[in-house]
Amino acid sequence: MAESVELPGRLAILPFRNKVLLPGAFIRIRCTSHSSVKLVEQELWQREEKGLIGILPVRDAAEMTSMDSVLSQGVGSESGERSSKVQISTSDNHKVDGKSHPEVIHWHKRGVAARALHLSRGVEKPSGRVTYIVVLEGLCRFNVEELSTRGPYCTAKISSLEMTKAEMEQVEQDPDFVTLSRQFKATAMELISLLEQKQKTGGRIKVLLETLPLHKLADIFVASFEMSLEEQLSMLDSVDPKVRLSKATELVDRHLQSIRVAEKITQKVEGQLSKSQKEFLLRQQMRAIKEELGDNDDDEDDLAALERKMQSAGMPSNIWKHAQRELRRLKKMQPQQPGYNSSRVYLELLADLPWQKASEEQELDLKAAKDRLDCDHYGLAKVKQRIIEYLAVRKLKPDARGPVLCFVGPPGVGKTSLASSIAAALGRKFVRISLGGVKDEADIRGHRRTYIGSMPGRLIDGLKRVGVCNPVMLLDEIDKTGSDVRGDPASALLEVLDPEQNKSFNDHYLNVPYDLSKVIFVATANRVQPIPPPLLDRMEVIELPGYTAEEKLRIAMQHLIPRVLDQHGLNSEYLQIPEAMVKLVIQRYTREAGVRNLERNWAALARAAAVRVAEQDQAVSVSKDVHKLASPLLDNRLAEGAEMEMEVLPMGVNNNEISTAFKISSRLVVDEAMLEKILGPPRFDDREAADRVATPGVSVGLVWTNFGGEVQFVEATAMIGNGELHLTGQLGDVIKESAKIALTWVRARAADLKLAPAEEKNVLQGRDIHIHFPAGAVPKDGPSAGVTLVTALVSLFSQKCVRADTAMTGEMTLRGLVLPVGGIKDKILAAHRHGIKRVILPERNLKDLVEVPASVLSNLEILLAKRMEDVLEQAFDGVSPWRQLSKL
Ligand SMILES: Nc1ncnc2c1ncn2[C@@H]1O[C@H](COP(=O)(O)OP(=O)(O)OP(=O)(O)O)[C@@H](O)[C@H]1O
Repeated sequence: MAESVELPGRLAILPFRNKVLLPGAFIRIRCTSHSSVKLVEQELWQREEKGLIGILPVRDAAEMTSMDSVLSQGVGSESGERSSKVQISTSDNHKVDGKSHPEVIHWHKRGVAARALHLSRGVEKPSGRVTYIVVLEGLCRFNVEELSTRGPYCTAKISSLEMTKAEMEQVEQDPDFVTLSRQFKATAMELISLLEQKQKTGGRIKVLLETLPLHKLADIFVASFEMSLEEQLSMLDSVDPKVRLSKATELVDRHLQSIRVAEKITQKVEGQLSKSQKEFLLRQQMRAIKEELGDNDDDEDDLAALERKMQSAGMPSNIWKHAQRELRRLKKMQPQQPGYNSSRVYLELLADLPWQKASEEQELDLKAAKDRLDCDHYGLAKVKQRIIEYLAVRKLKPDARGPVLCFVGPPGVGKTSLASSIAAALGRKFVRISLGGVKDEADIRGHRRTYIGSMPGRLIDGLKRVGVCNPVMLLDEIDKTGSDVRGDPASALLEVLDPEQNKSFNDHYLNVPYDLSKVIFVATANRVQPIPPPLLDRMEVIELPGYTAEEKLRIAMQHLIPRVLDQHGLNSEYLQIPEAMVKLVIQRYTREAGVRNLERNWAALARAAAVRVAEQDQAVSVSKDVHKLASPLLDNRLAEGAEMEMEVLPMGVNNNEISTAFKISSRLVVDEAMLEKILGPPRFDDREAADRVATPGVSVGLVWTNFGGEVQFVEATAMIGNGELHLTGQLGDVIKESAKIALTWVRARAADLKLAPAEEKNVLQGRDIHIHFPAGAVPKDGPSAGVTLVTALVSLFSQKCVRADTAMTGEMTLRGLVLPVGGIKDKILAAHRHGIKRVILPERNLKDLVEVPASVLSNLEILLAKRMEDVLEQAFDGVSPWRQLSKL
């Protein structure tokens, strides 16, 4: 609490528009005007010691009452006790609260010296304007002797109005003061007990009542009440402790009365509420009795409502006839009869489906669509170009039967969000139908109504949800549909995607044709291969490969971080994530082709920051408890703050609490230690490959999975046995065959490669070979591991380690030819992510390198192999015994 302070002769003055700060109260001011920013900068920010400033109330002319006597400009000394207002015409460049006031404004002659408890500086975007948030504590009253508005901000010659200790002791012995103190204490205690009963707080105020001098407490206590400006000013002007106590008693008493009145009103309202609750219960009982008696009035009402809904659904005439038939049947049924409910649910669906209702397609503005795509997604130039072409065709021929776009790529590369951007660009609604794991044809076409629990298919359900007949419908994960005894969903999708057939799509549940031709379909898939060829034939595949580290950095900085902060109610004022930390997270915490995990990591950081901010908020709200206790109306009053966003903090809060509470405005800057604390120890480092291939028999392959390109280690080991080959790691048939081919090739070349003792010539003599593909839980298949398998075996038999910085991919024939493979771009991106420096590729994959970003290629050495010997030559360090072979 404010101890006695020695005031300087002159103070910088911060005008406080139509508000008053009393000693012992706290305010939080956001300074945005030129003069207040200058004042804070020069008087508080640039000083090392805690600065003092004067807070002086100012009022517009309109606020003045006839009681106010106004003095002439600049000086108020001759006013004495007669008046406490200083009138200044601010015709110079001086501004108050950020507004220039050509009219007369009135400065109060008394103010309160305040000490800054906390300061924070911010820069507004995009204007670059500097603003400050200052937390001030009111200390003591002063009198303005002379006010100067020259300079960037006001200053005033002042004199303190604080009593000396001796003067105060004398006052305290005055019998009038003693009586007044008792009265104040009694009224205050009454108020506290009343509030305590309601909110079970107030203990802290009680303690204050016992410990603080009452004349000081009078200020603090009333600071939390709803008071008119006149009352606040009169409190400020009450220099005499007796006058102050008497006014404070009056205010506390008035507050007490207003709470009592409010309580009475609440009780009355509660009484009325219980009456209406009774009525509600009565109505419920009446309804139950009616039902018992078979009185169906309500059902008839409901059916009439359903009929009206069906009429306004805009069904085509043939469907309307069908619906009417069904409704007639329903009307003849009793609600308890079997089939009543299902028939009703069916009619509800017919009434809810958007038969005619469509989003009004705006005039397509290609430039705006391009801007939208650019704004939502970084990079992806080719994909965006293709989307713009697609939209351009729609613009010229709105009813064109364009191809169905199918975005194919690893998870988290933006397939879904691109589709939703297309919808936004077209001004249509967007609905996503997830097809992952759909194995039953009924999921697409619905169940026949004869089945119990029958439902419409996902498409009709999606249309009902979206409520328009022309949405952009995303068929998500179209590659994950399977087929079993329950039918083939892919064949149902054939009908959906065929513009000739989807005009009258037949959902088994609906049992009437529905026109899907106005729907724009977009599909997504992780891989093309599992999509049945006839379905693939109806779509145009647009590939979205994974992102490079540089692209991820840009996406994170420009899109993910701002979005995640926003989702968590934060902004860069609270949490700052420097670029270096973003790079670190990309390298050490994520190794994915897309950016989904990256987004998750930012979300984890944002959550941690949100907890911190919320905890601090709680500190403020704990303090506010006390405040609210005394003034339930306070929040409204604060909301009225004009240019200055002001918040008066409660009484009885100590300085530490206040500083803690306002550390919110000091932002959290993410550093390495914070990353480790929140995200855990780094998950990846570039030494992984080096550690894994440190022993002979291990090679580094590049494979293509559902998640994009991946680095795949292949381990081979030998043991005593009978020449058998063991394979583990959830391998498919193709990869198993590749392993057999690899072993055969190595055995055939064992002598040339000097892999077996000359006399034996058989590498398998007396031993078994075991080849394992780690990450044993993940199924693997495909021929592209051929060269990696041979390299691992040669390394095992020659007892030479493979180079740790080299990864490879390629199919190998039995004769040692290296054949081209797919997914080159993704594989190279994966190698780059893992810190690999050299990549061995089949020579015929050279053409695929054009797709790889130059920034990645410049960091990698690409080695092309025609035959297996070329691969071996590059894969091992030092003198290569295989060089001559390749020349053979
Ligand atoms: N180029 C990009 N620019 C900005 N944000 C992106 C970009 N690519 C992906 N994102 C963001 O990454 C997140 C994941 O994207 P999205 O859900 O579209 O991935 P997806 O490819 O559909 O994945 P899945 O195959 O798992 O459905 C989204 O928040 C998306 O906005």
